[in-house]
Amino acid sequence: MQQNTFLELDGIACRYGATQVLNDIDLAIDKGEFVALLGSSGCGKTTLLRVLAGFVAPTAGRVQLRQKDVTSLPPDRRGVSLVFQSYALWPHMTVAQNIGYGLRLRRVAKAEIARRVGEVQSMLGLDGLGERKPAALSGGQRQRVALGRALAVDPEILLLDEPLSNLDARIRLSVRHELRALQRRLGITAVHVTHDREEAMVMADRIVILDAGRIAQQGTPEEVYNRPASAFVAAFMGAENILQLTGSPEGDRFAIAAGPANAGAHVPLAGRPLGSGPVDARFRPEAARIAAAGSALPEGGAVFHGTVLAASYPGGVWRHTIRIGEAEIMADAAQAFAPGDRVDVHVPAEALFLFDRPQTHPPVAPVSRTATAGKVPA
Ligand SMILES: Nc1ncnc2c1ncn2[C@@H]1O[C@H](COP(=O)(O)OP(=O)(O)OP(=O)(O)O)[C@@H](O)[C@H]1O
Repeated sequence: MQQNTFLELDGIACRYGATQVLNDIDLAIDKGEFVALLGSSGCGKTTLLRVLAGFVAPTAGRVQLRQKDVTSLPPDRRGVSLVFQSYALWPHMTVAQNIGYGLRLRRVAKAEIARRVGEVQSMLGLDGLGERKPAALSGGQRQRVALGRALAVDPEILLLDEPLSNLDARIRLSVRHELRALQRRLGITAVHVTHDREEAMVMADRIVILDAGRIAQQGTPEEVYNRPASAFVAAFMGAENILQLTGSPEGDRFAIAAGPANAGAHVPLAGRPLGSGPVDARFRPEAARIAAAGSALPEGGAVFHGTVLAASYPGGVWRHTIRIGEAEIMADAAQAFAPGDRVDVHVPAEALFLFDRPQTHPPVAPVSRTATAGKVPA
């Protein structure tokens, strides 16, 4: 265990009946850190949060808080507060009563509850709304009340289960910002569950990406975005273009062999354990640069030869669908290329993520998205 570790999960596994939901989860969180648990639906994010809170008992492993084993402590003795996506406010109680609820359960004196509720209302911009019922509040205000109820009890750890997902896009951005500022100011340790990549990127000190109940990668937003450790993480972080290449390691670089649709290239291995043979190359549409076939392109990186199939304007840049060999990729450019244009697509070395092709599920030969459905191969 590291010296300043505040909250630690050690070999956590969890299952519901016969369904294994979490496996081998090791995670150490520092005091005051904001950690986002990111992953697709059903990967076990909420279950992990419930293990932290004490609502679900792990089938293996330990939860430690301040280096003390709390695995079998009930939720109310862990010093944690949980905020849910659904607010879970008491509809018959006023804003002030909802915020003071946890304090009443703890039998705090009335005058102290009133003082604390007033303080929390001011902190969250809810002054003047204390006598309203939740039904008379906007979504953003309700979410702030739910947050206020969690903060009123002065938790050491704030567990947030998609608390912003019910808010409309604009309010979400401002509550996101408020929540992060508040967490920093109060120095609370926060674990935030989300499936929204951008939300995790802008709010968290550290992102933990879960895949089918295991940690696929953890690191700062910049690390997981720019140095994805697996094809899964790369795809999850937006590098959805995929091209199949071959090559072999040469010293600290990987030599990409020239093919019918790509030039030969050398890119830094950057610590990736690649072998010789087929690799999957992944990259983001915005990382690519498109030029008319045969134009001069920047040095370094990889160049793919293709034909534009379609162009659309989602705003800011033109997004192109380009056929490269048998595959189709997306790439952005400041100006539009026309369908049928022959183009070269350049991807800088640092934005080209190479992974050994998985052996367990051999990929089907790439099929054009425009191919006729149901066509039987000859
Ligand atoms: N009480 C339960 N009993 C049985 N299975 C459950 C229970 N709660 C969750 N599961 C299952 O455990 C798996 C993980 O669920 P969990 O809610 O942790 O996922 P999640 O990543 O938070 O998903 P989402 O983003 O959709 O909320 C899912 O397959 C889910 O169906």
